[in-house]
Amino acid sequence: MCGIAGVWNVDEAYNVIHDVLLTLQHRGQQSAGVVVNGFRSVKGEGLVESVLTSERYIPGTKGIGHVRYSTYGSLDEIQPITAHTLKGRISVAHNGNIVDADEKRRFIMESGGIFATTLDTEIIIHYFSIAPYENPRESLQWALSRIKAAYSIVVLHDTFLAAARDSFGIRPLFYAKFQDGYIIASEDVALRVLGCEEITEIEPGTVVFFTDNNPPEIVRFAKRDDRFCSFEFVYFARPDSNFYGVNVHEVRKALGRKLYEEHKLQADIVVPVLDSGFSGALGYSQASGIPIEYGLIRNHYIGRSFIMPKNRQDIVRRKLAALNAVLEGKEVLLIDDSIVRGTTMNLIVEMVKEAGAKKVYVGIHSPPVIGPCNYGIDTSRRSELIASQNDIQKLQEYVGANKLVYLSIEGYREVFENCGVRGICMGCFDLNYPV
Ligand SMILES: O=P(O)(O)OC[C@H]1O[C@H](OP(=O)(O)OP(=O)(O)O)[C@H](O)[C@@H]1O
Ligand SMILES: NC(=O)CC[C@H](N)C(=O)O
Ligand code: SF4
Ligand SMILES: [Mg+2]
Repeated sequence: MCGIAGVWNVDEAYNVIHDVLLTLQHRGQQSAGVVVNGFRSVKGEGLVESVLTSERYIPGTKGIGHVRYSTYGSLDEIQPITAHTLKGRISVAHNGNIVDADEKRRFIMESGGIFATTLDTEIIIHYFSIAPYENPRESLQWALSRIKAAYSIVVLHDTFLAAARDSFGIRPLFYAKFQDGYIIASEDVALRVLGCEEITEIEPGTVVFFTDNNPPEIVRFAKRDDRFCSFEFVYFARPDSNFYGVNVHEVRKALGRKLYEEHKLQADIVVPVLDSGFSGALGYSQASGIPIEYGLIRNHYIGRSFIMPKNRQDIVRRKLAALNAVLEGKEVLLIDDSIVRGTTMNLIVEMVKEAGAKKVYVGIHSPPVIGPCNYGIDTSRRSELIASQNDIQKLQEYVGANKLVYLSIEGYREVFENCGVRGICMGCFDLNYPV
């Protein structure tokens, strides 16, 4: 997913970008980077707090930043990436994944172009550079209209800051006024944390230019065809974020309620698989009347396991611990948002059984993930998705539960419609992809 940030005409840009990226840390834990005016940068592997320290402060009022969860290219490369072109210096931070990146890189190299990184993101810079215009803004618009998906980006140029979303709006992006300037962020929560009030969701297929002495200028470069990633609502985004004006926590609760409507399991307690399983578990508990309990404790010093590039099992083991006093002798219903690779759930079921639970049921408030994602999630191979290889009986045996239930595709779609979210992608569930 990755988190991106931009600031224009704001005091201590470095510190503001730091704060935005800290709120977006859940979108990428591998590396963090900032570029401020003059194109000076601070980058490093690891979390925001360890990379963007106050000792490394660089002055400036304009800049962009990135937290990375890699989907293309090597793990140790860090965004934003910067290049010199005939049209000026340009730096890009990207959330998403360019679906035809292999072909586009080959096309550029065959025409004599060279790449400084292995990232798909660099293609955007090349297209900017080869665009048949001298004007940098027109060149950017041309580049964006030629790259279909998937991207939400912030671009720092000598003369402007730009923020754009592909025509499907697969990944999110927002901006708001701050001091005498503007801030851009992947999720609106990052803007609200800083006290911004009027927040604008950037429309799919548009680019917003921020320049000195002008209000933001919105330019459409492609027809809008909304296919927002529904998995942002299920797992990626923070519960206090909103997309299309709809709150993530409320959608997760509605998914939990719908799961109860479809599968009325009997249990003594509902236990959320923290963190992202919490809201759905609350929805299930409220609909069923089964009390929600704190049966798994989460270590707050360990991040998300799914977006780690390796050692996921070790991370899950260290991250969650069973609370024996709550679980012993109980029939426990575990609720989680999703099962993707299947790293988490069998370990949790084992833990809960060892803690003395009489029976363990598992409810997942999204449908089985059967298809890869090429839009910014690192699940490009179908073989790594446990539900694409096994039927529900086998999955139940694999996770070791007395019963495993998922939300149906129809139920899932209905919840989004009822919540007022239309034009979603659910390709990894129903194999109906936007591109
Ligand atoms: O089937 P898997 O491949 O294990 O992936 C699914 C699990 O990973 C995610 O949790 P994660 O620990 O990443 O983050 P969270 O703390 O936000 O729940 C998600 O919420 C599931 O629990
Ligand atoms: N998850 C993402 O948004 C990744 C962005 C970009 N494709 C990268 O690998 O750096
Ligand atoms: S395929 Fe799944 S994860 Fe990828 S954009 Fe669509 S809904 Fe989101
Ligand atoms: Mg989880």
